[in-house]
Amino acid sequence: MFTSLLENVVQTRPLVHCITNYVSANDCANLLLALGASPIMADAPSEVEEITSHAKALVLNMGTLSETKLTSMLLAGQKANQLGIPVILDPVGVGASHFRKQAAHQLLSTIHFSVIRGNASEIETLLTDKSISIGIDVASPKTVTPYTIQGILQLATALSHKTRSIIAVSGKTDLVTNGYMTYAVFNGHSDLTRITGTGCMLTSLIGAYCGANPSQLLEATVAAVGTVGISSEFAHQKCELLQGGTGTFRTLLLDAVSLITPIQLQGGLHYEIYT
Ligand SMILES: Nc1ncnc2c1ncn2[C@@H]1O[C@H](COP(=O)(O)OP(=O)(O)O)[C@@H](O)[C@H]1O
Ligand SMILES: Cc1ncsc1CCOP(=O)(O)O
Ligand SMILES: [Mg+2]
Repeated sequence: MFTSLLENVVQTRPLVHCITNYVSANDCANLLLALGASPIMADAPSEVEEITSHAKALVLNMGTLSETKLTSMLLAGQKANQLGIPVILDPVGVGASHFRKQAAHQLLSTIHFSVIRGNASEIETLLTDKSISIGIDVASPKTVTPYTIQGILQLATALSHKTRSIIAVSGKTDLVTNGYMTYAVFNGHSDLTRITGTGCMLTSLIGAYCGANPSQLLEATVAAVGTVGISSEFAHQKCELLQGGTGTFRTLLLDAVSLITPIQLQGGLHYEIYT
């Protein structure tokens, strides 16, 4: 099943419209190209509706949010909903400020998201409105009680029911749920946490997979999670051989996504299903 999801990306080369942050925008665009999708980053209010109307998926990333970008997200998101194009939210650092929390409320009450992808602290903030992490990373286990898989599953399921969205919670184990059925994906390497933007890159790839597979959004999201996880394992192995550091790993991750085959994705995915 996962083979065809990647084949569909390569065959249809979906245009993915990203309204995103200036930190990881270039990495996201390159990773989308590496997978076989076609990225366009555009955030001017005057053009976003037109660009969304040509796209197969819309990714809204709150990483460097501004009032203008929020206006653009609302315009583009409503256009995508009218046209039935999947919209994916990455609530980067949502607990870091009142502005981000209010913006997330406005986005969630105006737009229906097919998928919301965040780390456990971001997902908890969306559900409870509490500032769990004040940065862009998951809260440190030194400051909060460490998350358990059961705890994360409860948060994700509740948010899924509240928003009618698929929720993808990234971490050592990634959980992807539609509120009733959950995939736990065990792939990945901790090197992913040592470079910035890997969460954003994952969210962009969810856009590509959902754009190419709009009738299989749950499995498309799992395929994106698996692609990043498996690619990071390949990249880590090569990086060790080269005695490389984090800069090398960043490049090798891009290489691995550009080289992963549908068979490697299917064969390398390590997951369980909970119902
Ligand atoms: N401890 C970890 N071990 C292995 N992979 C991880 C770990 N933490 C996060 N990842 C992976 O890193 C990527 C980014 O996830 P995450 O760090 O949670 O997002 P964000 O950067 O938005 O906080 C995901 O593919 C996730 O599976
Ligand atoms: C460092 C930083 N600051 C604002 S957005 C951003 C990148 C966040 O990327 P990710 O959530 O994927 O680590
Ligand atoms: Mg993030």
